Amino acid sequence: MTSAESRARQSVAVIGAGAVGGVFAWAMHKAGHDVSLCARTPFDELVIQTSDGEERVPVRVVTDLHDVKPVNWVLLAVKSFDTVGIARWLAALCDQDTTVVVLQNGVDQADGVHGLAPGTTVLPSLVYIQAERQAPGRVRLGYGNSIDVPAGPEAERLVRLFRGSGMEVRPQKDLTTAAWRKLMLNAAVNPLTALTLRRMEAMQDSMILELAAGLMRETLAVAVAVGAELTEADVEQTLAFMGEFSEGNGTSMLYDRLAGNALEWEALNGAVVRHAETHGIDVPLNRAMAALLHALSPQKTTADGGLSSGLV
Ligand SMILES: NC(=O)C1=CN([C@@H]2O[C@H](COP(=O)(O)OP(=O)(O)OC[C@H]3O[C@@H](n4cnc5c(N)ncnc54)[C@H](OP(=O)(O)O)[C@@H]3O)[C@@H](O)[C@H]2O)C=CC1
Ligand SMILES: CC(C)(CO)C(=O)C(=O)O
Repeated sequence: MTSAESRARQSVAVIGAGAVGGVFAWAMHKAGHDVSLCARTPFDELVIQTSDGEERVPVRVVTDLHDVKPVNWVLLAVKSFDTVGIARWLAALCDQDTTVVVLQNGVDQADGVHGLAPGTTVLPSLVYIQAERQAPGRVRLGYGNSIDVPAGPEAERLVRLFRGSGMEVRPQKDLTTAAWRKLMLNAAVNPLTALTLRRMEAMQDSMILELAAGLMRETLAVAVAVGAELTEADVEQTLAFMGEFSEGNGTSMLYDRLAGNALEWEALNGAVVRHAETHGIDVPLNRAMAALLHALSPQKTTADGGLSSGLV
């Protein structure tokens, strides 16, 4: 980033006006940028609810591709199964100077985006917030205010972009380890809340907690095989971190199940199974989660037209 860029108000488009998109559009507005929130379902005004109350956020809500032009930054905040569906937004918003930050769970989140935004820089990220879209344009932020991104010049630009936003950007020298650490959490709490239709209080049930620990240990074995530097201590830390969630907080997958939406299992337990198969590791608990979530999920196809990697 040049010194001129660090002073300038940047143009930022957030694709996906859901929980994460709403919170990040709010953050970008607080940082003083020119924000367009690209939505599928129209609404008049973005409203963010936190423990401090409600804030009306005067960002531009756009539903028509013809109302946008290339921007400095795209923050991509749709569910992973909807990524292919935003190709036309990316074509309208990106040129060779655009950086796309992928705000999605999983370990392969940037992979599908390179082909949709050729010539742009694509940065994966790990989002540490808990947020719920309560209605179109209306988001409740439970907790959290940080994202991890791979260390490097783009991360430094992003740190500057987020100055004043209330959100901390944490450059990671080893994003593989950071991503698998977060996947240990998501491969456990997302399916277990979605399947039990319970919020985080479900984790106080000792049998559910045991299942969560089992899912995490399987994920750890695969993580180590792919080169992540994680150990049993990380499982213990993740279990302890889970204990800090307040009872009212859910997960993005629980909210999708409650809304009758597709479930993001392929990017979570599906990713554990796919990578486990590559390394010849048995992950029966993750396979079971993937099969159950697949069976519950309204049919969604992947980018290549398939439904799964032979899980069912
Ligand atoms: N919620 C959370 O606390 C966290 C979520 N994550 C991850 O962040 C990512 C986003 O999740 P989250 O924000 O919860 O998801 P949401 O379902 O709340 O939001 C996704 C949004 O994308 C919109 N969308 C889908 N397709 C399009 C399209 N073609 N054009 C425009 N908008 C579109 C949806 O529109 P519509 O309103 O029409 O459905 C919806 O508003 C996921 O990968 C999730 O795992 C990570 C950390 C925390
Ligand atoms: C579990 C949680 C809230 C952690 O940030 C998450 O990633 C999700 O809901 O998908």
